[in-house]
Parts: sequence; structure tokens; C-alpha cells
Amino acid sequence: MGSGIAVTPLIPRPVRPATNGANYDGVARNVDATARRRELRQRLADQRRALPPSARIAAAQGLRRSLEQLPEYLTDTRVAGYWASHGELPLNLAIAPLAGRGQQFLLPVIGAGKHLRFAPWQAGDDVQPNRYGIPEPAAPTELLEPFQLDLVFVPLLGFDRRGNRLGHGGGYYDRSFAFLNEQVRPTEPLLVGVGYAFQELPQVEEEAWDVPLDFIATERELIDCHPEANA
Ligand SMILES: Nc1nc2c(c(=O)[nH]1)N(C=O)[C@@H](CNc1ccc(C(=O)N[C@@H](CCC(=O)O)C(=O)O)cc1)CN2
Ligand SMILES: Nc1ncnc2c1ncn2[C@@H]1O[C@H](COP(=O)(O)OP(=O)(O)OP(=O)(O)O)[C@@H](O)[C@H]1O
Repeated sequence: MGSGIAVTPLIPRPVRPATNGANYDGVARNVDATARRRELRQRLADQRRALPPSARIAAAQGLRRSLEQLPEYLTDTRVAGYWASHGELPLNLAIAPLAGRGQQFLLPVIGAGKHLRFAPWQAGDDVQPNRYGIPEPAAPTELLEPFQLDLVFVPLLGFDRRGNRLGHGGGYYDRSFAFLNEQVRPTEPLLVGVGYAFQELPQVEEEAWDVPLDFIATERELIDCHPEANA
């Protein structure tokens, strides 16, 4: 599809052992991990909501500068993002230049089975709230499957530098992009997590179903989660 710059393929990540083992210890470890994730999500969500408007506006501008370091942001044809809610880092300044460059922007639409599809959206198009109160295109002319996208800005609550992500806990992105775990990464679509720098964690515990991010863009920097590719 429309990716401008070729990226060096990597060896696929080894399949991680499932954490939901059938024995008692496996189950207990899993319950602990779930409780830890819930606590961490709450703390990060509270912290994000408490950010003053000035920090949000400055971050939206910093994010655009970070994304300009990514060739795919400047050239890819189909670019999916999100409508910032719950204090998420606003994408509006990063999205604005896309139309002028002939790039299509799309928003996620929640479907059956917690799978996302993506609808083209441009400024002025009608939106309606989904079940979480997040706006979705109201009358999409087409709905694209995740594999049809070139670049995806993925919302997150927490991240680490290896590309592990903590989301809202719905598992929407992991389910929708699970097919990438069978492919040599990075490939298309390229997954770029977007969040505030303060959302960085030393390590996000990996779960068997997680789909790692290729890059993470914050208001401060663009993080390449496959640094060995450039070594
Ligand atoms: N802006 C935006 N759009 C998005 C996502 C997102 O994270 N951000 N999604 C990412 O997947 C999908 C929607 N998934 C979501 C999953 C949970 C919650 C949410 O508010 N969860 C509550 C708990 C609600 C409950 O338990 O039912 C919370 O976090 O407080 C929101 C969106 C698709 N669209
Ligand atoms: N590929 C998958 N197949 C089946 N279930 C899945 C898959 N991916 C995630 N899940 C389920 O979804 C639940 C939530 O996953 P997780 O905590 O990783 O969500 P998240 O990445 O934080 O959420 P979101 O992507 O919506 O922001 C998990 O408990 C898991 O059972």
C-alpha cells in the first residue's frame, strides 16, 4: 500500500508463553497481573485527566513535531487515529495537514466481537457517540478492515520503550491487530502509539495477546521500538 519508505524487516518476535496456565500457580500469577494492571490504569488515567489545558495544547504541538520525524506520517495513504477523550493527547494538530498532502484520515468504529473497523473522516463530517461516549463517524461511506490501513495512531494509557502498551482494557486494538503477530515486523499497517511522555513506564508486563507497537510518539520524542533495525 502507500508506505513511502521501506523499513528493514526484522526476525519475528518469539512467541511468548501464555500466562493463563492451567495449574494453580499460573492462574494466581494471572490474577495478580490483572490487579496490578487495573491499579496502574487508574493511576495513569487520573494523572492524565489532571493535566492543565496549557500542557495539553503544548503537547499537541510537540506531538506533531515528533511525528514529522516519521516518513510514513508524511507519505502514507491511509492514516487511522482516534478522537481524543478521557484526557488523551489530542491528534487535531497532527491530522490537519493530512488532507492537503492527499492522505486519508480514518477513525475507529466499534463493531461486534470487540473488533475495530475504520471509517474515513474529515473536519465537518457528522459524528455520534459510541457506547463509551467517544465520537464515531455517523454515516460512514465505507468501513475498512485493520489490514487495509497503512499507519495507525494507537491511543494508550501507558507504554515502555520496547513497544509494550497498556490501554483501556477493552482489548480492542489487540484483537483487531492480532494478525500482525504472525508477520515479520515492522510491516503495514505500522502501529504508532501516541501518549504523553509522563505515561512512560520502566516496563509494561507483556501478555500473550499483546500486539507490540513499532514506534511511540510523545510530545518530546519519537521512539523507535525496534532500535536494532538501525544498528
Ligand atoms: N479515543 C479513543 N478511541 C478509542 C479507543 C481509545 O482508547 N481511545 N479504544 C481503545 O480500545 C477503542 C474503544 N475502547 C474503549 C475501551 C474502554 C473505554 C473506557 O472508557 N473504559 C472505562 C471502563 C469502562 C468499562 O469497564 O466498561 C475506563 O477506562 O474507565 C473506552 C474506550 C476504540 N476507540
Ligand atoms: N487477540 C485476542 N483474542 C482474544 N481475547 C483478547 C485478545 N486480545 C485481548 N483479549 C482480551 O481482552 C482483554 C483486555 O486486554 P488488554 O488488557 O491487553 O487491553 P488493552 O490493550 O489495554 O485495551 P484496548 O486495546 O481496548 O485499549 C484481555 O483480558 C484479553 O482477555
